Amino acid sequence: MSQPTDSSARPWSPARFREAARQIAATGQRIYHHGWSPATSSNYSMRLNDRYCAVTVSGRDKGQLTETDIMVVDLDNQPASPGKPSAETGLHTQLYRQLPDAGAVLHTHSAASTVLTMHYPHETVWRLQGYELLKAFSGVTTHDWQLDIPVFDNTQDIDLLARHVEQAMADGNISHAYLIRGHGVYTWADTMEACYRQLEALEFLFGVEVQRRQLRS
Ligand SMILES: CSCCC(=O)C(=O)COP(=O)(O)O
Ligand SMILES: [Zn+2]
Repeated sequence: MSQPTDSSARPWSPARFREAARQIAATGQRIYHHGWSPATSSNYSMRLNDRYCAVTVSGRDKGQLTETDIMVVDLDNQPASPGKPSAETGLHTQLYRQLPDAGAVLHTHSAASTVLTMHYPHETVWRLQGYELLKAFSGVTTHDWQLDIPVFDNTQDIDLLARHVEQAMADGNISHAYLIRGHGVYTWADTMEACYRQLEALEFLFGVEVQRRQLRS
């Protein structure tokens, strides 16, 4: 489909974009104030329809995030509104292409996810098991469950990383979230509310894992 020249005939709903931008900016403020998005790090997005999503503009201070810091890209990573999209847009669009039910994606750079993935360089899967808080994840109804979170090595080649994630997902090795070593976490859900709940649970449980390892040593 070619890009329309008439701004009143965009291939996404302007009302849906405005609501997505509102939710992304508000959620970004919450995330920043937890300390999970230092120094302009992190990016956030919401699906607009089967071909477009709203995503944060690259390099913005996430503590000052407003609706003007959100733009539209198509699911092949091409900008569809003014601005330079997040450098990691390809990791968001990979999820929207592969998971038709994904409606929101959040990526953060917390201390806990960085410590876990750097301090244990040989761990390629992080297992969260037995926690009541696992019920914060979509579809989980009991603490008696395990969430295996793959850890991918970091790279500046986002297309390559997206292909690795795609393959792991096709092999059935990823649900709800993945980590990137020395970098951060990605999580997704059908709504921004569910996605934020998962992120908060992940960040809490990563912190718990760090503390438990300290107690053991
Ligand atoms: C200063 S953080 C390095 C880039 C990064 O990992 C990130 O999450 C933010 O990149 P963006 O282009 O989305 O601002
Ligand atoms: Zn990042």
